[in-house]
Amino acid sequence: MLQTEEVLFEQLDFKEIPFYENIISDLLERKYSIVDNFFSGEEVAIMRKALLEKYEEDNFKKAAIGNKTNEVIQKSVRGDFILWMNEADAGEAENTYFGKVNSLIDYLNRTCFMGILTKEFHYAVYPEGTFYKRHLDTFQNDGRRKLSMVCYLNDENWKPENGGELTIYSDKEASGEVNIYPLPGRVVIFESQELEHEVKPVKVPRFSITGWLKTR
Ligand SMILES: O=C(O)CCC(=O)C(=O)O
Ligand SMILES: [Fe+2]
Repeated sequence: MLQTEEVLFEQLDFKEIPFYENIISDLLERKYSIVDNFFSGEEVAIMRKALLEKYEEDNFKKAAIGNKTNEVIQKSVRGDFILWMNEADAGEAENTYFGKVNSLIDYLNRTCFMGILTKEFHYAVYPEGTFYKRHLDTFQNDGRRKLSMVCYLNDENWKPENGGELTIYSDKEASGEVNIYPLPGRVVIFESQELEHEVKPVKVPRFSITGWLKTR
């Protein structure tokens, strides 16, 4: 590194974090990144417990397609139940979640000038037999969605027979698609405007947090 660059980086108080750098290079290379152990087993347990409590209290509603003012419930497209998260009214689970998500956003904004200004996240439950057909997340009529982020909160022993893969369609893959199992602590990040994807039918309930990092 040139001496002047060193000085510049020092001035910016910049410290390269390899964990985040991997995510960025994945996104640049193939528009998605699969990050195992983004959350620890303990953190997943805290978040899953909160999700299940809220689900049992009946706070979730049937997920719709279209944007918030133009919602249509269409079971033939998606069968999950969701609950929007509120960072202003955060408990331990939300603090755990947003703590890590916010530092990733800071890093992206500082190093890639990505201009992430807002975010929105919801808990999601896919009961047995449900799925989400192939779609693009901007199909929700929200062009500000830049990156989609899904975090899985399932048990350790999620088996392939359970189904529920996230399939991302990409012509960069030899087979045209990549199938990703919803393993606990795993986070998948992808370009909302670019990659079509679907959730294959689940044989047992599937738990996650899904959200979007948004510009403007
Ligand atoms: O749960 C997943 O793996 C993806 C969910 C999804 O595509 C969505 O909510 O838009
Ligand atoms: Fe999606």
